[in-house]
Amino acid sequence: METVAVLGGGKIGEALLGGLVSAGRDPSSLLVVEAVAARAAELTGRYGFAAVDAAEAARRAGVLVVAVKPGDVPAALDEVRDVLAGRDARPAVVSLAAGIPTAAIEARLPERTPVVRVMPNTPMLVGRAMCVLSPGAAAGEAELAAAEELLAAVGRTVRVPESQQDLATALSGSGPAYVFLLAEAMIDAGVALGLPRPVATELVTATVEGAGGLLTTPGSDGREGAAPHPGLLREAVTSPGGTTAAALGALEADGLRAALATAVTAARDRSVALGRQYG
Ligand SMILES: NC(=O)C1=CN([C@@H]2O[C@H](COP(=O)(O)OP(=O)(O)OC[C@H]3O[C@@H](n4cnc5c(N)ncnc54)[C@H](OP(=O)(O)O)[C@@H]3O)[C@@H](O)[C@H]2O)C=CC1
Ligand SMILES: O=C(O)[C@@H]1CCC=N1
Repeated sequence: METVAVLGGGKIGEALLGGLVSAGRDPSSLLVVEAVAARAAELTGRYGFAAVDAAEAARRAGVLVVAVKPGDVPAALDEVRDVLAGRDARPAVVSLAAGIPTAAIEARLPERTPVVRVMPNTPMLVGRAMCVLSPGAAAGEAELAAAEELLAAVGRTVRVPESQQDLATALSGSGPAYVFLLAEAMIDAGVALGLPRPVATELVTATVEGAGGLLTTPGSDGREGAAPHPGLLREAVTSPGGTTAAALGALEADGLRAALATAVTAARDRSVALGRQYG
């Protein structure tokens, strides 16, 4: 089994490595390179893979994953470039960094290094990732398929043209945070109206899980075989003259849809700006 080496053992690095271990991957086929020694020790203790330096990761990797903050990408690539240049078979480089174009990564690596840009999300840790992939100039079907196979172990994958990556980042990359904020706000509202916090938390988390299940179960909106439509699922909850209609009216009056559209646009624009700044 080829070695997967991850540069950066932060939140998304852990989500990938921990998700792979949970999916049954042998930790001896995984490596992490982490700048913060205490964090490296925490990860190796928790999951059983080894922490190494960048040069060793570049020597041993079959797939080299870049999971540092966008501003740290240039320095992280500089640390592996010379070792990669000396290898006969170049590993695929899989970048998880928001905003950074494949061309910018390729420019800092030896010529013809296959690069795949991926926007993952943190549900990877529990095998429920959405990973959005785009190949760079030197990545062929083989490298793209290998990246897909690796990431399929921790969730779903989809290919998009690289021009759609900033928007994918705004929807599925950052998206879990929008859902968590919604859950937090619902729990707080329940507590404000008198429910004990543990009860409010259980009600809301089970509701988010159940709604997610309906959204992802074909036919759940009554249309056999079709992908569920959120609007139809929402209508099924909304009894005439009932409680849901009252709540939805209040949400529309407070501009929830517009707020989400503005939020997704802000995230997309930030991804573009990160690419311009650090790419
Ligand atoms: N968190 C998320 O949900 C998602 C994140 N991403 C992308 O993943 C990348 C990482 O994000 P995230 O995990 O949140 O960030 P974190 O800051 O949690 O993790 C990055 C880690 O890498 C360390 N680091 C920095 N430079 C190096 C280096 N040269 N070699 C090894 N380790 C290094 C950092 O140390 P230090 O703290 O000292 O800098 C930090 O511990 C970003 O590019 C982000 O855009 C993509 C999708 C989702
Ligand atoms: O907030 C960020 O920039 C990263 C990218 C997507 C999710 N987290």
